[in-house]
Amino acid sequence: GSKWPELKITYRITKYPSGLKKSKTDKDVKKAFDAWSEVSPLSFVQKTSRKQADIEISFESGDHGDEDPFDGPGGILAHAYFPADGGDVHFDDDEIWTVKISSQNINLFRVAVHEFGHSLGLEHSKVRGAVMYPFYTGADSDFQFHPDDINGIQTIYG
Ligand SMILES: CC(C)C[C@H](C(=O)NO)C(=O)N[C@@H](CC(N)=O)C(=O)NCc1cccc(N)c1
Ligand SMILES: [Ca+2]
Ligand SMILES: [Zn+2]
Repeated sequence: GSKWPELKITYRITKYPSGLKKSKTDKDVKKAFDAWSEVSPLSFVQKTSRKQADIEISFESGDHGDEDPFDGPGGILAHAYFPADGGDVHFDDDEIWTVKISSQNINLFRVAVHEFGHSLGLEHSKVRGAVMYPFYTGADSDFQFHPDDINGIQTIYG
């Protein structure tokens, strides 16, 4: 629920994953924001300064200071807050994050696209195959939004 009042949104990665290179993390996070830019009037800028950003992203383990502690490897992979609640995104640092198309490990881009959907105001979708479907179904080489995702973001931001 809720939406961002401006179309230019800033983000900052405040804590990086323990098992993935910073450069690879920056790249997949940017790719996930770029995917949403392609299907909406939104644009995203990474803040590297210590200055506050709209969407703050961090990789956390277990109890990390909000009411939703993570659960170790598997299970919950990440969670995100809706715009009205700040829009921040936490990834579970106990997952094995990868930028590869892997069956074993968790593809950062695919999860980030899903989480950023929440940060932009989208709820879970009932449509299997939609990015906003509640369950991670692995990553394939050619990523595509489902019409349900596109309808969702365009309903909010036009
Ligand atoms: C109740 C929520 C905190 C669950 C949490 C989620 O939906 N976060 O957005 C989550 O991590 N769900 C897992 C469920 C699971 N373990 O299969 C998930 O994969 N969600 C992220 C995700 C990533 C990529 C694609 C899709 N469809 C879903
Ligand atoms: Ca987990
Ligand atoms: Zn979700």
